[in-house]
Amino acid sequence: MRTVSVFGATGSVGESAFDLLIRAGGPATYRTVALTGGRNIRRLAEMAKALRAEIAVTAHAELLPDLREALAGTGTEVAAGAEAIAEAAERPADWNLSAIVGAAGLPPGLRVLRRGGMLALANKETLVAAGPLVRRTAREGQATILPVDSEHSAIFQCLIEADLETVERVTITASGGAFRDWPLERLARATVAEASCHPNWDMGQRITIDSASMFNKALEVIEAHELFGIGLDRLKVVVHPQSIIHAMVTHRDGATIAHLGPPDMRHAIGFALNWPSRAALPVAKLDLASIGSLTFAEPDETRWPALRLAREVIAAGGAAGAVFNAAKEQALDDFIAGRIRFPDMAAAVEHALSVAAGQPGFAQSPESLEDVLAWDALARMNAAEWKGAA
Ligand SMILES: NC(=O)C1=CN([C@@H]2O[C@H](COP(=O)(O)OP(=O)(O)OC[C@H]3O[C@@H](n4cnc5c(N)ncnc54)[C@H](OP(=O)(O)O)[C@@H]3O)[C@@H](O)[C@H]2O)C=CC1
Ligand SMILES: CC(=O)[C@@H](O)[C@H](O)COP(=O)(O)O
Ligand SMILES: [Mn+2]
Repeated sequence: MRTVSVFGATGSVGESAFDLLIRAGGPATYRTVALTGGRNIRRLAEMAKALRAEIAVTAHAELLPDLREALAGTGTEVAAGAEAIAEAAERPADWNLSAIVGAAGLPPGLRVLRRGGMLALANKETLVAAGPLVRRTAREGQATILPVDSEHSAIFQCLIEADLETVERVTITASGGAFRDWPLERLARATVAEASCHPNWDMGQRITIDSASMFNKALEVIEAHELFGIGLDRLKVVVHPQSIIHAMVTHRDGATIAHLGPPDMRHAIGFALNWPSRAALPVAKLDLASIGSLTFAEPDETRWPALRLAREVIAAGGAAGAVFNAAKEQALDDFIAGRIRFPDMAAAVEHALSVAAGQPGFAQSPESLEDVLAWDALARMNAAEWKGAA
């Protein structure tokens, strides 16, 4: 029987994966090794019972007694803390979904790759913060990374049986998020609630706000660069408000292969779960006539400076990805907490990048998790210290 682990099971991606596993027969079809979550102990315990998980882990040590009580008598082991999540990732499982939000997804992802596991990667921060380290770990462990981020799953699918040599351009689409059509001067007054509404996708709050600021797309440009080895000259972002086309690959003969589908993450997760086969999935089939029109526009980098920053990060290389990701996470925390305004997030990240660029070793890619975490800590401190909004 195929074995699976889900890291970040209680989140938006985790819930979609759970839905697929249950629909496929749950414990009759898959043996679940590890399920991990954060604060949502009730849901983690429900999932662990339904899938008869070997171990359930919460990120928070103080919640261990609650988890233990919720799973008493079920046979599911319990554990807590970041190291316990990383250790759970060492348990052999054929398919491992990385769906924790933020840089906290990196340590368990690395452990999966080190043991040669198949890593279905939704956690884009893993590749942004530590692309070269992650690729090296995968190579040494003879592990497989399957993209689950919808655009990257789409690129992967467009590239099946394609010759990378003939690819002239890879385009990923961006919905434009909550503020696509807002007057620029209104952005400084944008509230957290307004930024937390995505026009098309139902996702966790952090990625939803990142969509509004275009930091999500900036992370995805770097993620595509790391995953597919595509240089900046061949990577393009186009605003596509309907989120029906997820990515396009253009060949030198002028043909463009596009991946289309309704905005439902169960496609990308289900594709990775069943790869290299294609199973029937509970995803609506497209009815283009009822959609009517698909529209496209160039991204406005005055509105979305995150896209310019992504290009600068790729051009800089070295520790820039780790700094960019961590500074963005800090700036997002500060926006959510009301300490800075919406447009200040990009300014705080740019500040953290410019401070880090003056530090010795910035030009070298971090070679270990500890190196990544050192740059991460510095970047968070510098982003938090940015006082431009005051
Ligand atoms: N949502 C989507 O459709 C998409 C998401 N992604 C990426 O997938 C990842 C997950 O996104 P999403 O599902 O929206 O996020 P959510 O916020 O919905 O879920 C995050 C998950 O991670 C857990 N978690 C939070 N903090 C920590 C931590 N410090 N340590 C361990 N676990 C933690 C949460 O636990 P709990 O809730 O119990 O506290 C939850 O299980 C992100 O990297 C995102 O960018 C990519 C493409 C699409
Ligand atoms: C579902 C998914 O992959 C998200 O990353 C999505 O792409 C967010 O949409 P935008 O960033 O395009 O608004
Ligand atoms: Mn995406």
